[in-house]
Amino acid sequence: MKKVGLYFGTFNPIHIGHLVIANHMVEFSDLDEVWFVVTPQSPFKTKKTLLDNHHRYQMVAEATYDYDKLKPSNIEFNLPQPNYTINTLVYLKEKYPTGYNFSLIMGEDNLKGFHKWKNYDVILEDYELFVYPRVSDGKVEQKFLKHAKIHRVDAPIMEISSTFIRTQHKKGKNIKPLLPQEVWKYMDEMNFYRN
Ligand SMILES: Nc1ncnc2c1ncn2[C@@H]1O[C@H](COP(=O)(O)OP(=O)(O)OP(=O)(O)O)[C@@H](O)[C@H]1O
Ligand SMILES: O=C(O)c1ccc[n+]([C@@H]2O[C@H](COP(=O)([O-])O)[C@@H](O)[C@H]2O)c1
Repeated sequence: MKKVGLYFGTFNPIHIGHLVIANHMVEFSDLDEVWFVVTPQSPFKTKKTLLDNHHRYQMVAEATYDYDKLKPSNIEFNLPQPNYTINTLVYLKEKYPTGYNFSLIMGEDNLKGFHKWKNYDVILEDYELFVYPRVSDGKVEQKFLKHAKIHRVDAPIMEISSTFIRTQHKKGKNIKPLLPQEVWKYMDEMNFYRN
């Protein structure tokens, strides 16, 4: 049975914060692989400044190329939008009926809003959640604090966001160290996020 941690995100673009977390999860938990699930449209986000799915996927593929245990996933590309995670999990169960055990990876920031996710209680019945620390406002709901399915993993805190990268790049700042080298090259050659 292969244990796969699903790391959902828009990855617009993927940055070293994402990569550090995913690598930490796969090295310091019993997960065999982490899949970066590139989300076409997150339910709580607007589509403004969002690159095409295939470009975001390509950057994830470039970033994870050298890491055997980290994989890009385009599983949500043909699912209805906005992409509710429960629908993707149901679809994954149909596509991989045996041999795989899926769990979710999320930052503490997302756990704080988890009670607003579609069918979050159903998700918690069937899946484990691996939660890493992330600085953010708000509080984790009491019911999630000592939940048997929610596991805290002490991953490093790296306060970088894709929004910061996009805005600063547009202003002409050098954000190169915040991106895996191949991602920077791709983004620069394609002239992304310039205007
Ligand atoms: N620096 C970081 N450290 C840890 N987790 C992160 C970091 N940046 C983003 N994440 C988390 O990774 C997941 C996917 O990231 P996503 O691309 O959606 O977020 P983001 O980088 O915050 O993007 P944006 O700034 O465009 O909203 C989300 O759950 C998000 O909370
Ligand atoms: O299923 C939901 O209701 C739901 C609500 C908010 C976010 N998500 C998922 O969580 C991922 C991270 O969300 P975000 O908005 O922080 O980029 C995103 O890729 C979605 O797949 C899912």
